[in-house]
Amino acid sequence: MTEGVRSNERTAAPLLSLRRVEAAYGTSQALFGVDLEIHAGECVALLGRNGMGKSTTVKSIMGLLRLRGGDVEWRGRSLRPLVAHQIARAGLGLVPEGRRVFPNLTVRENLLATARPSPSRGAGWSLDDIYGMFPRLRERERNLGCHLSGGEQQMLAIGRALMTAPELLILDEATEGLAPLVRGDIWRCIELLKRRGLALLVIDKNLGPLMRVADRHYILEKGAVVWRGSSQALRDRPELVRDYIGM
Ligand SMILES: Nc1ncnc2c1ncn2[C@@H]1O[C@H](COP(=O)(O)OP(=O)(O)OP(=O)(O)O)[C@@H](O)[C@H]1O
Repeated sequence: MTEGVRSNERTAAPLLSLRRVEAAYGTSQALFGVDLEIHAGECVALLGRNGMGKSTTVKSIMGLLRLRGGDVEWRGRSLRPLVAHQIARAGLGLVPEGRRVFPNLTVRENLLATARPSPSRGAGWSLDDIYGMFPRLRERERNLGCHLSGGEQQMLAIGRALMTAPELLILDEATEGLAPLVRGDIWRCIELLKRRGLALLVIDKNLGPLMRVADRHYILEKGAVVWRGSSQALRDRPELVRDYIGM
């Protein structure tokens, strides 16, 4: 069911589209025909309780899990033949759950490790751009990844993903485990990225800020999309939050 999004608002072809995506871990199926679309410049939230398939959807997009069925298309082309690093190079950036910065590289080295020239005008980020967004990273430039606080590691994880010059950035639980003030910094960064025109797919347990920044939401339940719609439509349906999101 789609709510709150008028059909004439979405006439352009989507950047990313998932069509009937199925994925499994061994014999255990986790996704059962997920359909999802993200348009250029759009911020989309993926919601659902623990274990409903959000991270599996991300892994399926990024080529970290082979599709069991269906397809993922980027600018109208199937990503199925590509492996993970080719998908990243095509313009999809991931800030993974758990951050995963290189512990034995400095902040600067972490950022430069993923840097690449921008494939399209406007998508590229320099070290100075990253430091401008996160001044704390400039101060910590020579520190090793393993010596950073959780918040600094998260900023670094976002910076690293941006250095790959993505046109779509996926953030999987980017504010998890962070102090409220640092969480605020991360949300401000997400809003700034949206204003810069980056397409975003955000998974996060903090529904308040998520509803403010996201244009549309998808709710996953047991590996399938049970609802999709705008933030306003979701605000108008508190039972959805109670039944499917549990916040
Ligand atoms: N590596 C794995 N091996 C086997 N099963 C897995 C694996 N990762 C996830 N699953 C299972 O796949 C299903 C979907 O999990 P997934 O991690 O995608 O959920 P999620 O919505 O991201 O939840 P969470 O917020 O807990 O990460 C769950 O039943 C989970 O137990």
